[in-house]
Amino acid sequence: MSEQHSEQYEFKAEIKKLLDIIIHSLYTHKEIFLRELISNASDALDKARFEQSRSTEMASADAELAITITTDAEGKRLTITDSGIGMDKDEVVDNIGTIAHSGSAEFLRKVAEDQAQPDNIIGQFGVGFYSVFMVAAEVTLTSRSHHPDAKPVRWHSDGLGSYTIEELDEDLPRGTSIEIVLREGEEEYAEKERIEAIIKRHSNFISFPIFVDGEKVNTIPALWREPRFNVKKEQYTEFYKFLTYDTEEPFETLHISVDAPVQFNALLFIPQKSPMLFDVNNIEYGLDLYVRRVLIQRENKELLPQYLGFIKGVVDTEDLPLNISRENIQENVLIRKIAANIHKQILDRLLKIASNEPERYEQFWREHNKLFKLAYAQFEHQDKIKDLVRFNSSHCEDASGLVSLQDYVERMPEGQNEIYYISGQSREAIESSPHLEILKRKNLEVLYLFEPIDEFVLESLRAYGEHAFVAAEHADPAQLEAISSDEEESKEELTEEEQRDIDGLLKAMQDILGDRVTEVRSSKRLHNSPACLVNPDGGMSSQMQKIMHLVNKDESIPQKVLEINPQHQLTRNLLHIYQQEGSNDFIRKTTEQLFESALLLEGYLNDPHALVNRTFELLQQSSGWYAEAHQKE
Ligand SMILES: Nc1ncnc2c1ncn2[C@@H]1O[C@H](COP(=O)(O)OP(=O)(O)OP(=O)(O)O)[C@@H](O)[C@H]1O
Repeated sequence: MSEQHSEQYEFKAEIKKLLDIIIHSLYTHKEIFLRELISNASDALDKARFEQSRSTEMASADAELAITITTDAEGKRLTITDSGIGMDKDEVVDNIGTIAHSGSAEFLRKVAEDQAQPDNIIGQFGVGFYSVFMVAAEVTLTSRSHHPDAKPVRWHSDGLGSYTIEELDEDLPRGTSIEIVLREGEEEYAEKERIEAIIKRHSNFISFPIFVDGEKVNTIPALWREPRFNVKKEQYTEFYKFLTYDTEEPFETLHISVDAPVQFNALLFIPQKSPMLFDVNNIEYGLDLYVRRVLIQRENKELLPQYLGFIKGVVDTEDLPLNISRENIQENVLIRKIAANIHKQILDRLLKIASNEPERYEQFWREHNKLFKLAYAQFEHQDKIKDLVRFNSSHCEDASGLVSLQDYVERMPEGQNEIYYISGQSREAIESSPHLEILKRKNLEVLYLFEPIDEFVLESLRAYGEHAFVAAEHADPAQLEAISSDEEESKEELTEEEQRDIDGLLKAMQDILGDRVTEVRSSKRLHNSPACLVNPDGGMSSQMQKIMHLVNKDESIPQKVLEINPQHQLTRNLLHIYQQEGSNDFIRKTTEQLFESALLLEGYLNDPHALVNRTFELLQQSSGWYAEAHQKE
C-alpha cells in the first residue's frame, strides 16, 4: 500500500501523566479497557445511525452498523472494528490527542485532589480510549470518516511519549479499527472466551450487534421496550450499572410505558449516591433520548427539571420524527408532554416512598436534598414538593433529625396557625437565639434551617395548607398570647409609676442610638434575654436580609427595632438609675452595649473593638461598686 510519510507528535503533558498512571497501574480489572473501546464504537455507530436517519450522504452507505472483534491468541493481538462515523486526520488529532472530555479530566483531578489510589478509582471513571494502554504494548488506530471525500488515517503509539499519524492513499470502508498488540502477561485478552465474558459483563446492553470471531455475543434487546413483567430486578440493576458505571444498585427504578396522549417508554433510576456537586447550577444532567431506538441525544435537559438532575435513564418515543434536529427538541410540544409525564411520575413515586417507607425516604433526602431543594424555583407541583421537603426542628433530638411539614402540622397545638422557622449555622447557634424564647415557652415547634437555600424554599412554598411559614423573629406575640403554655409566667408586674418611667427610659435609649435603630420598644417576646433586634413589621427575615446584602456586596447594618425585656433584672436596674438620675453616662454605655451585643448575636457586628473596650470599662466600674458595697458591710 502506498502511504504518505507519517508525522510524529509528542503527547501533551497531561496525557503523558494519564498514560503514566494507566501503564503503571496495578489495577486488577484491566478488562474495562474493552468496555471503553466498545462504548466509543457504539457512540460512533449511534452517530452514523443518526446521520443515516436524516439521509446524509455517507461513505459505505450500506454497511451494517455493527462492532466486529477478532482475536488472535497466537499473535497476541486483538482488533475492535466498527462501522461508525469514523474520523479524518484532524478529528483523530483533536479527539485522540486530548483529554478534555469528562472521564479522564475528572479522573486526573480526583487523583490529584484526593491523593487517592488510582487503582481504586480507575474503574469508576470512563478513562476512555487511553485505558487500552493498561494491556497494550502497541496500538494502531485506523479510521475512515463518513464524509465521502475523506482520506483514511492511521495513528500508532506505544503509549510512552509520542505517537505517529499518517493519511493513507488507499480507500477503506467507513469506520474505525483499533488493533492492539498485547503486553506480556496480558495474553488473556486475545482469547475468544475471555473477550465474550467481558462483553457479557460490561457491554450487554449495547444496541448494536457485537461479533466476536464471527459470532454474535450480545443478545439483550432494549430493556425499556420490554413489558415490565418480563424484566427481572437483576436485569434492571445490570442495565443501570451499564448506563452509569455505578457499582451499587439503584436506589429506585421507574419503568414507564405510556401510549396516550404521547407514546413513550422510559427507564429511570434514582442512584443511591448524589452526584458530586461543585456547583449545583452547572451540573451535567438529563435523560438519553431515543426515537424508535435511535439515540438522538445523550443527557437531554428538556426531559427533566434541573432539581431532579440526579436521575439517570433513557426515554424512547415512536411519536417524534427521526430527523428531528437537536435544536427543535427544545420547542417540541411532544417532548414537553413526555417531560411533564415523567416529572409527575417521579414525584408520585417519591411521595409513595415517603408515606410507605419514611426511613428509606429520609435516606433519599439526605443524599439528594441539595439538588432537590432547587425545586423552590419552579411553581409546578408545589403541593407535592411541600410533602417531600424535610427539615430539622426543635422537635428532633439533635441536628440529624428530620421532620415533614405534615408531621409538624399534626403536632400543632390548638390556637397555633402559623409554621415557625428560624435560620442559623448550627443547632447550637439557633437554640441560643432570643427570637426562640417565646416559642419555646409556648412549647411550639420551630423548623431549624441550616442552609441559605432553605429560606428560599419556604418563601416560595409560602404555606402548608392554610398555615403560612413565618420566621421566628416575625412571630406576633399578641397572637401567641392565645396559646396556653406549660410554664406559668412569673411576671413581676411593674407599678404604674415604673410603667410610666420605663417609657422615658426607652425614649432615652432611643435618643442614644439615634438612627442606628428605627425604634426602641418594650418586648413581649423575651424571657431570659435582656434585648434583641427585630425587623420593622412586614420586613424580610434577617437571614434573607443577609443574603441580599451579600449579593449586593452591601456591608451596611440594616436599621432594626431594638426590643428591651422589661422584666429583666438588668432593665429593672437601669430603670432605678433612670428614676434617680435620668439618662446618664452609665445608661448610655449600657444601651450601646446591649445594642452591639444584639448585633453580634445577629451576625452584623463587623468590628467588635468598641464592644470589648466598653465591656472592660463596665466591668471595672461594676467591680469597683461591688468592692465598695462589700467594704461597707
Ligand atoms: N471508535 C471511534 N469512532 C469514532 N470516534 C472515536 C472512536 N473512539 C474514540 N473516538 C473519538 O475520540 C474521542 C475521545 O475518546 P475517549 O474514549 O478518549 O473519550 P470519550 O469517549 O469522549 O469520553 P468518555 O470516555 O469520558 O466517555 C471521542 O469523543 C470520539 O470523538
